[in-house]
Amino acid sequence: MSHDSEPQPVTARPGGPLRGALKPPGDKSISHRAMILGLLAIGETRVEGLLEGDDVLRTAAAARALGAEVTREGEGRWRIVGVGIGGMQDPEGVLDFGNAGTGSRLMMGVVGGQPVTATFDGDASLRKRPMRRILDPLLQMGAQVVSEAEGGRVPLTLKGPREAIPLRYELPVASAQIKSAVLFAGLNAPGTTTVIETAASRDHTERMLRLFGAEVTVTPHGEGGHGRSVALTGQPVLRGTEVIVPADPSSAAFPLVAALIVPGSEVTLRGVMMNPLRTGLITTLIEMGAAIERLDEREEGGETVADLRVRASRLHGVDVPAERAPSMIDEYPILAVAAAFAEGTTRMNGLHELRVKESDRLAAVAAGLAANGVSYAIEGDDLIVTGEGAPPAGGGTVATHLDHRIAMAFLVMGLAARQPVTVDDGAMIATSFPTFRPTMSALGAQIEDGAAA
Ligand SMILES: O=C(O)C1=C[C@@H](OP(=O)(O)O)[C@@H](O)[C@H](O)C1
Ligand SMILES: C=C(OP(=O)(O)O)C(=O)O
Repeated sequence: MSHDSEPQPVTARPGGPLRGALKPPGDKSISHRAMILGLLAIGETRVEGLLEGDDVLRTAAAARALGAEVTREGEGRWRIVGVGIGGMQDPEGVLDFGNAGTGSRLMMGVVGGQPVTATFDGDASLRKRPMRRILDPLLQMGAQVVSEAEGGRVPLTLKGPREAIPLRYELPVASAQIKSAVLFAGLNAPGTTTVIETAASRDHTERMLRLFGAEVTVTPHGEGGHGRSVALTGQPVLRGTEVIVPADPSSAAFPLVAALIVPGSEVTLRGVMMNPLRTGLITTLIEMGAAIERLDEREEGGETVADLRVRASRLHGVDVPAERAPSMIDEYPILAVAAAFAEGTTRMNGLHELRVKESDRLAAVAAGLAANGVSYAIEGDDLIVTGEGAPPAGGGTVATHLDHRIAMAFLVMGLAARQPVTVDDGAMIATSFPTFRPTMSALGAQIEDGAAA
C-alpha cells in the first residue's frame, strides 16, 4: 500500500494556557500484543481500552485473516476468539500493515514459527524499514523467506515450519520488537527459546505471555545490571483471558510536554502506564526541572498506572545517557521540542535506532528544529539541542515523512513558539493517537487544518 492521498497540512498556533484533565489512548504496544495473543489462544479474549489507531486496526485485520474471530463490541472493547498455537490458516490476501513496524514485525514472529504462509506489506514508510533483524532469527528457527524486496524489506512472503526450532538468541540491538518476534515463534518450538538482551527493552510480551498461561522466566544477564535473559517454555496451551490496556505513556508525552511549555498551563493525565521500561522521558523531564507529580499510583491490568499532574515549568538542559534510550525510544522527537524551550544544552546520547523508525527521526527532528530557528548539532548518534530558556522563533513548516511522532512533536512546539508551526501532513497521527486533535483542543490548544496564513 502506498500513502497516495493528498498530504494534509496542519498548523498549531501559540495561545493561552492549557487546562483540564484527560485520559490518553490505550497503549499501542500492549494493544498489538493483545490482538496477537488473542489470535494464538484457545477461546475468548476480551480487551478493554484497546487503542483504535490505524496501526492496531491493521493487526486486528491480520489476526482475522489468519483465522481469529475479531469483533468490536464498543469503544475500545474488543472480543477475539483465537485458533490456538498451530491452528492458523493461510490468509487469502496480503497482510497490509500500513505504517506499523510493531504489528508487522511481531506478526512475522507468529507466522515464522507456525505452518502458515503469509505476505507482509505496508506503506512507503514501512517499505523502507529493516526486516532482516527479524528474519535472521526466524530463519534459524526454521522459517523460509519465499520472496522479499531488496535488502530484506516488505513486501515479503514468509513460510513457517510445522514446528519451530528452539533458539538461544542474543539481540544485536535493544529491541522489544525483535525479542517479541523470537518469543512468538518460540511458542511453537518443542523446548526452551531464550532471548538475551544486553539492555532491557519493554517487557509487555513477557508479561502478557504469562497472563495467557505461558511459562516465561526472566533472569539478570551480564554485568552492570542492564541485561536480561528471557526464557520461554515452548508449546504451552494459551487460554483466552481478559486484557485491560492502560493509557500509553508515549502518547501522553505530547499533552504532557505541551503543558510544560505553554505558560500558565496545568493538565492532569489520567491512568498513564508507569512501567519503568517506558518512563525514561518522565525521568528526564523531571531532571530538567519539570513539575510532574505522580498521583494515586495503582495497579491496572498488571501494570502500575498513575495520574500525572503537570504544570508549566522553567526547564534547563541535561545530559540524557544512552542507557536510558530503550525506556524512551519513541519520545526523543518530543524531548527535542522540550529541549528547544529549556535554558542551555540538552545532549541526547546514543540515538542510532532513531534512524530506522517511521522516518529517519534524527534527520527529521534536526530539519524541524532548523526550520523553527532552534540551535542544534548532530555528533555521530547524539543530538544536541540548545535552548535559550525562552520560546523559539517557530514559523517553520516541518516535513513529517509519514511519521506520526514528528507531526505531533512539532505541533506541540507550535503551541508555545513565537510564531505558528505547520506540519506538512497530519494524517499519520491517526496511527497511534487518533484523538490527538480533539484532545488538545479540549485543553484549549489551537490546532487547525491547513498551512499558516
Ligand atoms: O515492541 C514494541 O511495541 C515497540 C518497540 C520499539 O521498537 P524497537 O523494537 O524497534 O526498539 C518502539 O520503538 C515501538 O514503537 C514499539
Ligand atoms: C516506532 C514506532 O512504532 P512502530 O515501530 O510500531 O512503527 C512509534 O510508534 O514511535
